Amino acid sequence: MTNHYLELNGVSKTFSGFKLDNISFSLPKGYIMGLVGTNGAGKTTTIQLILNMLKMDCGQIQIFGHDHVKYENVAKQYIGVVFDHVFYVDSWTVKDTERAISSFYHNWRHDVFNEMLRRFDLPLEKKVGELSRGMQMKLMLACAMSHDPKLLILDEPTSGLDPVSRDELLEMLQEYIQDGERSVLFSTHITSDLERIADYITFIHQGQIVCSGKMDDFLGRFRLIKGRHKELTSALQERIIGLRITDMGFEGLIDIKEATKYKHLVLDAASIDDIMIHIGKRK
Ligand SMILES: Nc1ncnc2c1ncn2[C@@H]1O[C@H](COP(=O)(O)OP(=O)(O)OP(=O)(O)O)[C@@H](O)[C@H]1O
Repeated sequence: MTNHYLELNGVSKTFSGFKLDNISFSLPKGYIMGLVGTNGAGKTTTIQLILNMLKMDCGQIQIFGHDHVKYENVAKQYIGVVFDHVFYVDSWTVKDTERAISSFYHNWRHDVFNEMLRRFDLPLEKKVGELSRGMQMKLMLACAMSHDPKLLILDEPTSGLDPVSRDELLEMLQEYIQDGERSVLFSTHITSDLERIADYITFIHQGQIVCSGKMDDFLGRFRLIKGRHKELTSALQERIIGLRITDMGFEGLIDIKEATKYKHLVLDAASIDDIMIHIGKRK
């Protein structure tokens, strides 16, 4: 099998008022990639295109080295998916849900499912409609991980989870990729989760890729620069991304290559949020 579990090349999709434009990135096996971007950036659309729930206008998507449409039925056996909303039948119990979902997979692991229920404290006899939102997310995660998938695609899986369950999930994901044979694509707005577990990051802004690559390279690419009003020269102003001027002074993002010229100013490490906020202000 290929070393890249997921590869997108020049993928585009147009809706009225929105274009996902020329998206390319790849996810190597054995790693976790975070997919970030503000509301409406195109993350869910990208995931739906990967899963062939939407048809792209142009481009190529390969899953496990094969065309994602031609290989769809085989690929589904090796992919676990979680969306930010539950699509199971409300009147089913957790047990019924397992029975129904497991019938689609050759590789279903009842022991893994039970272990997930135990870790997440989910009762077997409770109906889906009676579960809280967080508990429904946990049930989806248990179903997504119980057929031994090679690739997990998670669209905001931590939305609705309390901090303890989020922590548990992050730990599970780290355990899941430990043997180097599995990968995770994980869209979220909780970027601190990604700083903790993601090796790669893809940042989409207004339908376009801002950058995609190793997390350390992404975080190392910029610095947060701060200073007093009189220190903001016009040359510096031109170099700052997402300049914010307050009563106290100014703040913005600067490319690491430019930052060395401004060592006399405050240069701090930028978080994923800092980068997203300032690039978002650039428009
Ligand atoms: N089926 C559709 N028909 C028309 N427009 C759509 C459709 N699906 C998504 N869009 C539009 O595409 C854009 C991107 O939406 P998408 O759900 O991919 O964003 P997102 O990054 O996942 O956002 P969020 O963080 O809010 O979940 C939005 O403007 C949305 O209204």
